[in-house]
Amino acid sequence: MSINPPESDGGLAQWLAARAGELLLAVRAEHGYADPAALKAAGDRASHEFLLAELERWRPTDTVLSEEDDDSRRSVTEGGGPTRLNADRVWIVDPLDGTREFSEEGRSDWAVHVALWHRHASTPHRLIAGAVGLPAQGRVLTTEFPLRSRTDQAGDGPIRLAASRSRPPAFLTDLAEEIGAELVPMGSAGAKIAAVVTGEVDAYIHAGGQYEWDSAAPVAVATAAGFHACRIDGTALRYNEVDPRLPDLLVCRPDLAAPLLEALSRQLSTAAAGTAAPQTSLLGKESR
Ligand SMILES: Nc1ncnc2c1ncn2[C@@H]1O[C@H](COP(=O)(O)O)[C@@H](OP(=O)(O)O)[C@H]1O
Ligand SMILES: [Mg+2]
Repeated sequence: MSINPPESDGGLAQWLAARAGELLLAVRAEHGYADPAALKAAGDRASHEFLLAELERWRPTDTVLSEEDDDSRRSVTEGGGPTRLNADRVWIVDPLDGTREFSEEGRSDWAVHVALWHRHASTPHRLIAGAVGLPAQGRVLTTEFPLRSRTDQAGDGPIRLAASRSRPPAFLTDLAEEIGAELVPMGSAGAKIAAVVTGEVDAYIHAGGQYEWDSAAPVAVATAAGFHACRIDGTALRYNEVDPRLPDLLVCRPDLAAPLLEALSRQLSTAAAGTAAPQTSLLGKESR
């Protein structure tokens, strides 16, 4: 890996995600897995400090919104983030997505997210560049070289639906049953969206809580590759908003967007009527 990053924003995102990934692999090797809390804290800190220092060095006039910033979870009304709301260019980064999986030996479903939001971009999400590093899988997905979405990625079997291992939406089991889909529990929003892009699964549905940094970079990569990404009610995903909470999303092959949104609409009506099943963890139900 070269000492200096490429000049383009997409190239910088890719370089940052790859370099932060190398750091995280080194942290894992150095700390081992005996103390998961210490390993998570060391990984979060190392990656965050690296990304902040390098963005300051290579893009000194840009603004950064990072999961690890103290005031990042607060909306402006609560006193957080006025700088980013007046900025034209905001890097939205999650230094370590899938922190839980990072601390579990042998797991590769954790990621580094680096995205660039631009006020004058023409898309509703306004993400103009991004990269998702999957260090333990030895790959970085990027908007620089998008993998193209192909409807022939559809297999003969049931739809494969990636879901959070620990906090899947309560309605997902019923939805999967309704459309005959198979749930694939996996950690990290970035790893799940990357699995959609590479065709390992057909879709990812999440609801119940998440922040902008959990999905900005993977959504940039997925939409650059022609995949569909939206809120679970079908509305657009928007970033660098006053409130950084972005609690739900659907990412899928374009041909699955309409049927999945219809199934979601039915499930959300059932949930609103108060007859839905309670949320249960999928931990221990996975095959990987
Ligand atoms: N209900 C919820 N509220 C807040 N954040 C959530 C959430 N469910 C998932 N997330 C966040 O979304 C990311 C992916 O979650 P999951 O692995 O369960 O799919 C994780 O990010 P971090 O690992 O960066 O904290 C997790 O914290
Ligand atoms: Mg995250």
